[in-house]
Amino acid sequence: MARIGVISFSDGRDYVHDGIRDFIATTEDKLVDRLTAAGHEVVRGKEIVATNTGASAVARQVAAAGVDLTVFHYAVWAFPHFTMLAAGATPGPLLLLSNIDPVQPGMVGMLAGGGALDQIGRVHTRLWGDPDERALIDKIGVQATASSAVASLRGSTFGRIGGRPMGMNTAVANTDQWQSVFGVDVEEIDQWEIVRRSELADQKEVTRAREWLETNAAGVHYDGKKLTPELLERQIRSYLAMRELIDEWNLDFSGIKGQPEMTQYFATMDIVEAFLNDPYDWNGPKETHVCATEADMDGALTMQLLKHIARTPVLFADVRHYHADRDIWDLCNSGQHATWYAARSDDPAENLSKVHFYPEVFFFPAGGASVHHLAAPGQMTLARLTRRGGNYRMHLMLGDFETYDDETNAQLMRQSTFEWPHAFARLDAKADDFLSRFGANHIHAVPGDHRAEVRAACELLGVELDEFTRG
Ligand SMILES: C[C@H](O)[C@@H](O)[C@@H](O)C(=O)CO
Repeated sequence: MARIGVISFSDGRDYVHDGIRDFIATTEDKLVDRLTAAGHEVVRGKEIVATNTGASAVARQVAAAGVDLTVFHYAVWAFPHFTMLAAGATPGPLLLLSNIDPVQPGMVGMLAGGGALDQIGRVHTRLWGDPDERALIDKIGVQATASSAVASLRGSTFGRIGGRPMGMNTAVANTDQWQSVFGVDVEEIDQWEIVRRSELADQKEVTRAREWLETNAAGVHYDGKKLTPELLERQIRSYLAMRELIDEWNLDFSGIKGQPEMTQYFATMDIVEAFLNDPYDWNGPKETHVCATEADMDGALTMQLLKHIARTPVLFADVRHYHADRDIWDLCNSGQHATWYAARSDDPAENLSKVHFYPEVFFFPAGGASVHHLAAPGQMTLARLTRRGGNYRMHLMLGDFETYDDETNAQLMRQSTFEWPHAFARLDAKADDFLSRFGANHIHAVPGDHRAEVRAACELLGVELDEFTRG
């Protein structure tokens, strides 16, 4: 849940303010109470704003508490220049909220304040209603979550391990644009660092990790060639190397090039990417670390935003195949999905009991394990940042992951690459529309309907929305 500032505005005539102070305080009490009950932390202005100096001082006090979103609250007619002064002292996102009680002209106060902000180009959102309506409190929560997700990007660092894979332009972004639009810095690290550090990994932990995978997975299918205990250990060592790089370089999220150098001459990075994206490893629960296959920068950025909105692991997948007869898509990555998606359980054993580690397929001569499973069913939000003519746009849609009987699942998975992970997605998008417009080979997903938060985040970022729907 988010940290929300609340500042109430009043009339600048002292004799009017004296008469309405209690009314404002009562409505503010109710708003704060309902936001707190919804799980948010609320930072209240130290006084109701009724003077110019008060406007700046109260806004500075609320901003200093590090709020995700500041609600300007209009229960009465309020002098609009107080709004302007307070906005000037509020660096974060603003939401103007008016009550709908006809006893006092709060709506007029909000429109006058909002109009003044429009005149100076200060972006804000507006809401109106009674805090007793759950829908209103939820809408404020959506804005606060989006604000906090956008704020979490600013000042963060993406670790780009290796460069553009296999000529994939959609995996490479402009670092100046990342800094100016999203506030994200990029640390370039050579893949050699994974190789070098993997050799130094602690053998005790490597053995323990391999045994944990062997014990908990549905199967580790050693074949003596492409998947041996030594190759699996090399992948585990690579995971430990990445953890060191993340700690040493303070990386918030990352991507690994993988192909072709690692996949031809060392090992695939599938174990690494799966368990970085997972909320656990053999050492127990941990924070997820978004890591994109093929060092896909805009993919990783989409995932990092989704992570902060949904607070779950995020799926990374190729848009691999459209089963036209069933109207479903096989979202299948070239080796890994976070294992959490197999059952979406808090218990790793439950997820891993549905995961098979298979020898890598012919694309990847160096071998290692691919992480095979089928994503559990449920409603998903699917999204992807892409660029058109140099400008960012966010593709966004709802979908349902589906599963069928075992025989059908296997038959469908065998049509693409069985050994890789799959998600059968019924998208709320017409296939023709999707294939004509979607600007990348990778797509990302989180459970539930988070479109409202993604829309709000795009608004804050100034990123164009490109929504798909059949409707
Ligand atoms: C087969 C290739 O090597 C895969 O990596 C390719 O299908 C992709 O994943 C492209 O994103």
